[in-house]
Amino acid sequence: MIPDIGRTLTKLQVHHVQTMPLDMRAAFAGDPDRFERYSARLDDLLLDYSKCPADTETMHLLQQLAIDADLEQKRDAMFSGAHINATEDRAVLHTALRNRSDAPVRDGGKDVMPQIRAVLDAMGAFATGLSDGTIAGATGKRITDVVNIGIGGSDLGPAMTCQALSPYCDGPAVHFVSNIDGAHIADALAKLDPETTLVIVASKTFTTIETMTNAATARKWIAEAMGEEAVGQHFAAVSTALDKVAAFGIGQERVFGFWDFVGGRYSIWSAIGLPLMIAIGPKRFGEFLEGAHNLDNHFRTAPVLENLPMLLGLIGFFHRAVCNWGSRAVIPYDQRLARLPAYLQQLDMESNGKSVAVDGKALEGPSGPLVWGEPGTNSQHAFFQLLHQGSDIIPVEFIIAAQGHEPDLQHQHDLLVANCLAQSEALMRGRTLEEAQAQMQANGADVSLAPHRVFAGNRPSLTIAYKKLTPYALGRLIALYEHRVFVEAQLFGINAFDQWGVELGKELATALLPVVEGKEDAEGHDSSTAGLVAFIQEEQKG
Ligand SMILES: O=P(O)(O)OC[C@H]1O[C@](O)(CO)[C@@H](O)[C@@H]1O
Repeated sequence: MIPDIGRTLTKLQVHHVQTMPLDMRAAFAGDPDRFERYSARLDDLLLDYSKCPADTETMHLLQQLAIDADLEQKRDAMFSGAHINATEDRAVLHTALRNRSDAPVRDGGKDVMPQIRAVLDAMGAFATGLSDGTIAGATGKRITDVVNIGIGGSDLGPAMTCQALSPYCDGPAVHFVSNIDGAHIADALAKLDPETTLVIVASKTFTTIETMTNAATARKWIAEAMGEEAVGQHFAAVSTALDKVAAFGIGQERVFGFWDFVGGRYSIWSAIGLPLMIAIGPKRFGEFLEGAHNLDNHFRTAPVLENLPMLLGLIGFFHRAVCNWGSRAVIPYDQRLARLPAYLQQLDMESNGKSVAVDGKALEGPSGPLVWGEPGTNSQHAFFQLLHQGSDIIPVEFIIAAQGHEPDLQHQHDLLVANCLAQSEALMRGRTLEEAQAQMQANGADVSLAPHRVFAGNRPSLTIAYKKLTPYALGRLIALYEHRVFVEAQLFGINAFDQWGVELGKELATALLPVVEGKEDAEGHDSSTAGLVAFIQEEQKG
C-alpha cells in the first residue's frame, strides 16, 4: 500500500477489529434502509455492497482513503495520457479506444483519436465485407468461419465477449485457438474447411511463441489445401508490430494496428476486438464501446461514494488489506459469461499480482487477491460448500441480469435469479445451531446431526445487477472491472500496467526446449527438472 494512506488505513484496521465481526444479520435487522444506503446505481447498473461488513464509519474512512491516495487526481492523470506505466514509460489510454465524444485525447501532445477512428473504420469495412461476402476466400467461397489465434489479452477478451454476446452474433462463426498444446489448433481446424476459413493472428508484440507457432500451423493448413498464393486471402493480423506482420506475409490492407498505450489485457476495445466486431457487426460493436464510454464518464465525474468503480475498488481493497481475505470469487449467473472469471483473472491478477511497488521498493502490505470463479448455478454444486462452511472467508461477487434472452424460458431465468439471490442471502444469514435443531425437530430428523447443518453466516458478498446483457451492458461491465483494478492498484501502490512476472517462465521454457528435444543435456538444471525431462523422454520412446 502507499504510505499516504497509512494513517487512515490504521484507523480502518482499528475500526474493523473493534466492530468485528460486524453482525450483518443484526445490521440488516437494525437498519431497514441498509440496502439503499449501501448500494449505488448508474442507470440500469446496480452495485449492492450491503452484504459486506461495512458501516457508516467504514465508508467514511474508505472515502478518506480515496482522498489520501489522490485517487481522483490519479484517475485524471490516466485519462489525460500521463505516462503512468512508468516501467515502460507509456501512457495508459485504453479509454481513448472507446471515446465516443469529439474531445481529443493526447499522448505526448499528439491527438490519438484520428488513428483510433481510422482503425475502427477499417475494421468495420473488413467485418462488413466478410459478412456480405464481398471479401471472400481464394476460391471465391464465402468466409463462414474465423479462427482467432492469440493468447492472454489477445484471446480472452474476444473469446469471452463473443460467447457473452452470442444472441447478437449474426456474422461468420468465430473460433479461438490460444494454447501451445497442438491439441487446441488440431481440434479447431478439424471442424473447418480451409476454403471458407479466415485466420486472424492477434498478437500485440507478434513474438509470442504460442501465437506464432499456432499461426505457422494454420498457415501450413491453408497452403497445403489451396497453395501458398492463397495465404494472403485467408489471413489477417492485429498487432502493434507492423514490421513483424509484414515479414509474416500478411498484406497491409489486412493488418489492423493498435498502440503501445493499450495494454494486452485492456485491449478488447482495440483491433483485438475484431473477432467480436465480425461476429456482432460494427453497429453493435459501437454500442459495446458506448457502454464502456458511459462508464468512463461516470468514473470521471461521480463523487467517490456514488462512483461504482471507486466503490468496487475501495471495498475490494478493504477486503484484501483490512479484512485480510486473500481471494475473491466471481460468480456470473449467466452461462454466456462462463469465460468472465478467466478474463478477470488476467485483468486483475496480471495487473495487481506484484510485490514490487511503483517506486521499485518492496510492496508494504499485500498485493491483489486471487480471483477465481465459475458460472452459477453450476458452481453451487461444486465449490459453494466451501464458501458456506469452509474455514476461509471468501468474498463473492454475484453478477446477474434482470432479463434473459430466452423469453420462452422465463421460468428458468426466474430460477436462476432466485438461486443467485438465495446464495448471497444464505452466505449473509447463515443458520444457527438452534435454527438447525428446530428445523430438524420439525422434520422428525436426528437432532444430534444439527452441527453439520450450521452455517456461520456473516460471509461477505456483493451483487452487480443490470437489465440485460446487451453489447452496451457488457462494455459497461468490463469497464467497471477495469477501473476497479485501477483503483485498487493505486491503493496497493502497484503499477497495474506492466507484467514483468510472466517473463521468467518464458525465458526458462526457451532454454529448456533443446533439452526436451534431446539436443542438449540437462546439466545446470535442478534434479527435479532433469528427472522430469528424463521421464518424459523415456516415455516418448515407442
Ligand atoms: O499479444 P501478445 O503480445 O501476443 O501477448 C499476449 C499476452 O502475453 C502477455 O504479455 C503475458 O502473458 C500478456 O500480457 C498478453 O496479453
